[in-house]
This record gives sequence, structure tokens and C-alpha cells, in this order.
Amino acid sequence: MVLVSGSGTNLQALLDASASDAYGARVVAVGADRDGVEGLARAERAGVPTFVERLRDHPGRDEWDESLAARIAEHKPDLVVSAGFMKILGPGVLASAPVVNTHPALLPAFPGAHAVRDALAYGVRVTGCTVHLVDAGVDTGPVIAQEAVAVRDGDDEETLHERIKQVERGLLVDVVGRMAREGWTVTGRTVRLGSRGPVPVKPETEGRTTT
Ligand SMILES: Nc1nc2c(c(=O)[nH]1)N[C@@H](CN(C=O)c1ccc(C(=O)N[C@@H](CCC(=O)O)C(=O)O)cc1)CN2
Ligand SMILES: NCC(=O)N[C@@H]1O[C@H](COP(=O)([O-])[O-])[C@@H](O)[C@H]1O
Repeated sequence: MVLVSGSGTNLQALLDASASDAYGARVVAVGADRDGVEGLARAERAGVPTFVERLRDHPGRDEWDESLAARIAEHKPDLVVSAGFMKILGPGVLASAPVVNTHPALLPAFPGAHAVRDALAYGVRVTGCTVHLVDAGVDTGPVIAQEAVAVRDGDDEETLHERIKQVERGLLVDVVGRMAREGWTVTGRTVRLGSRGPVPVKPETEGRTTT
């Protein structure tokens, strides 16, 4: 299950990867918080069911969260992937399945909805992308994987974000595939892919499989 709000290039990378049985995961549905976004069109072209749950169609955020959770539960995903989904998920969704998010900065730096703009404004020379488990906070969940991207002279938000996305799509595909095939453990804030990490740990929780 993938949640989108926009162009869906990360979703497309997951759709492309899941075309191979060896990947170990498939996209069972795509949900959005708004109509008419390219991510929904990508799913439709791939024959993947879609749905839209708009915040403004509900009395408040709690009701929206419960409706979104119910839509997600209809598809019984093993994993929910937030890939450019631009709404903060509430307790109903977070209780429905493990959620992974991809963020265009090296968390904990530059959380929130405008990470690339904020990194440029700060003047950092290196930024990147983060794939993390989602918790009730904003971009505060345990980090699964990160990759650095250099900021170049003359970069604007568009050029830098596109260069980040080129790295991010591969990182997300790799992480989601490994989570689906190998499972994962979380001990404190440490996430290890593979139910048998390199250093055996007593997992507090063990996740299994797929999107
Ligand atoms: N409970 C969580 N939900 C989500 C997280 C998270 O870490 N915890 N990550 C986001 C994705 N994201 C950053 O990676 C992010 C997206 C949007 C916002 C935000 O402030 N959204 C506003 C509305 C913005 C809009 O409608 O354009 C809001 O929800 O009020 C912050 C971080 C996915 N969900
Ligand atoms: N804070 C959330 C956030 O900024 N998410 C970012 O939105 C982009 C979506 O691109 P896509 O729709 O082409 O996959 C991605 O770069 C993702 O990291």
C-alpha cells in the first residue's frame, strides 16, 4: 500500500520493481489525500486499485484518520509506504500497519513539508534522503536508511530535489524490498533489516513482509 500526494515517481519506482517476482513485494493499492495527482494515474496505468480520502470531506482530522485507516485496512497491507504523502498520519492509520516514509533530507535535519527548501535556505553543503519508520511525531520515527547528496553551486529547490529523488527512489526500492523479503527488527531506535541481524539482538518487535 502506497500513499501519495503528487507526481508519484517514488511510487513508479516501486511499481517497476514489483513487476519482478524476485522483488518479494507488490503494490496492492494506492491512496491519496487529493484528486487528480499523477501518482493516482500511475497506479491506474499499472492496474492497481486507487482511492482518495480528502481531509476537507470530513468534520475533522480524527474522522479523516479513521476513514483513511478503514480504506487502508480493506487492502490488508503488510506495509504502508508514504511516498510524498503530504499529510500527518494519525493514530488510526498508524495502528493499521507498519508505515514507512521517505523524506528528502538527512533526518533529524530539516523535518516537515519543505525539507529541500529549508536545507537550501540554511546553506548546507550536504543533504540527502531518509527512509524511516513512521511514528506519531513528524519525521521522528526510527531511521532505516539514509543516503547523502551534495548541494551544488547554483542549485535551486527544483534542481536539488530532483537530484535527491534520483538517489531516493533507489534507496526506497531497496529498503521496501528487503523489508518484504527479510523482515526487520526494531530495538529502541535501531532498525535492522533481516529478522536475523548481523549481531543477534533480542528484538522488542519483529516486522514481517510486504507492501
Ligand atoms: N505521523 C506521521 N505522519 C507522516 C509523517 C510522519 O513522520 N509522521 N511523515 C509525512 C511525510 N512528511 C515528511 O516526510 C510530511 C508531510 C507533510 C507535513 C505537513 O506538515 N503536512 C500538513 C499539511 C500540508 C499540506 O496539506 O500541504 C499537515 O498534515 O497539517 C509534514 C511532514 C507523512 N505523514
Ligand atoms: N515531507 C514529505 C516530503 O517532502 N516527501 C517528498 O516528496 C517527494 C515526492 O516525490 P514523488 O511524488 O515524485 O515520489 C519525495 O522526494 C519525498 O521525499
